[in-house]
Amino acid sequence: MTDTAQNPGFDPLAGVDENGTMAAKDYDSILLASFGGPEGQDDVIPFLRNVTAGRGIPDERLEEVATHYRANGGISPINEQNRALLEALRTELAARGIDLPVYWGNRNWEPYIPQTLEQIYADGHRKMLTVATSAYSSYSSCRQYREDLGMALRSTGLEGKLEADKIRQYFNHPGFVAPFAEGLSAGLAEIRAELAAAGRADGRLHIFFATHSIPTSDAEAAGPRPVAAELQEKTGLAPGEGNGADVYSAQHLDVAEEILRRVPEAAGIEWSLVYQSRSGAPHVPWLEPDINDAIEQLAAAPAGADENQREGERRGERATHGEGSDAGPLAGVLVVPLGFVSDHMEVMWDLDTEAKETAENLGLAFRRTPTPGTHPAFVSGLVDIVEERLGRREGRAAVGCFGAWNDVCAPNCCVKVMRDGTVRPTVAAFDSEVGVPTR
Ligand SMILES: CC1=C(CCC(=O)O)c2cc3nc(cc4[nH]c(cc5[nH]c(cc1n2)c(C)c5CCC(=O)O)c(CCC(=O)O)c4C)C(CCC(=O)O)=C3C
Ligand SMILES: [Fe+2]
Repeated sequence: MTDTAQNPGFDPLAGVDENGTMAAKDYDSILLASFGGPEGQDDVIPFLRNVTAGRGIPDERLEEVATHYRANGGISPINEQNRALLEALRTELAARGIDLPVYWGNRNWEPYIPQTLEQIYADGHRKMLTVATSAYSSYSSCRQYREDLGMALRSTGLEGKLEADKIRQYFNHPGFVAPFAEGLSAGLAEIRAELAAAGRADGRLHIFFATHSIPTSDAEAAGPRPVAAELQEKTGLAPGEGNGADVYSAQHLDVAEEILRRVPEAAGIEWSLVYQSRSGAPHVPWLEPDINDAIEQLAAAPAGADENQREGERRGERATHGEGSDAGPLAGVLVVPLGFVSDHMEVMWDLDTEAKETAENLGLAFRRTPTPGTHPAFVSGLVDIVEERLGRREGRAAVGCFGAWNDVCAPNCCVKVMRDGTVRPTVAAFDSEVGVPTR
């Protein structure tokens, strides 16, 4: 299983059960791991090069994305949001009498994860637990953070010296879901008031649950394979069509359904899961539909007769759900950004700028509901998970159909083979510390 020869200091999998639940440990430090973003105009291009190194993202896409940052002074909102989250976590930990320092490190911009690990070690810490600002299972949202840690341990020489674990994916933790439910409830009241003021009180609404698109190959590799197989059996579908047959999409559908259960006012309103921020080359398939295409399609189609709807029926209501579509032409859209932890650039630009424009050009009312950010329920939920891992809390809270996700990933979970045919070293997996070709 694990090559402990490379990890002479400890066995990283000690106390892990077959479900990937890790026994409690006396962690001495916490790392808030995030994406990172530019802090000024001069940072924009170097940041984008960091993000896309070796990924085959076309130059035109990079130039396009650079304009989003340029329009905001070259500054990504994500860093301020992470500073706020860092403070909120420290405050909540202190309030619970947990005396653990919280550090911050990013994948793509300063402070970089390797330099933060060096600091953690220099400060005398040896058992670190990572909280990443990413809730779901996929290469970008789970495994890549584990690789960031695996590679940082290698490059800093801290492999076998600093124990680095990571909390489970928390998409279905009540603390992540609650702020979205609250936001949907408020957004619904607002958009209904807006429509009423415009004399369209009975106007038809559609709720778009929006997340980051990923290559369909990443979606197919996401999460433990047995779960994916089960889902395919349940839906009778091939994965990678944005239809819930891949683990990434299925997790989002599960969260969407849980949010709706918590917002009775939304009963009967049609809804769908849509994707945004596609960035690969055109010939590489990514999860669809894109939110802008979905808005245009719904606005153009006569109620109840659009492609999406018929597909939805064929697929057992996987594509479009709800009963509201008989109520005449579409009047407004609500966007719940359930794929994201904070209102960073992908939310500010792709939703608040682009999707809003798409909707308004079609005469539709538009509301985007908040991300968790530093909502007290979210911060408290993250600290609850930290307490689980410290052995200070009974049970592993989870809502929806999956149960609490694993602390330690299955072999090849969310695997990505690099262009040179290797997979990168990771932490927090049954096949951690492996940096050799697999295919
Ligand atoms: C699943 C997912 C999340 C959600 C989970 C999570 O939050 O982790 C996410 C978040 C984010 N994505 C972000 C920014 C970017 N993502 C890019 C590119 C890509 N994202 C991908 C996936 C995801 N990305 C993928 C498969 C690519 C292709 C290249 C690659 O495989 O890496 C690019 C390159 C240019 C472009 O093509 O857009 C940029 C600039 C920011 C920062 C925003 C800010 O600065 O405020 C955040 C939080
Ligand atoms: Fe994973």
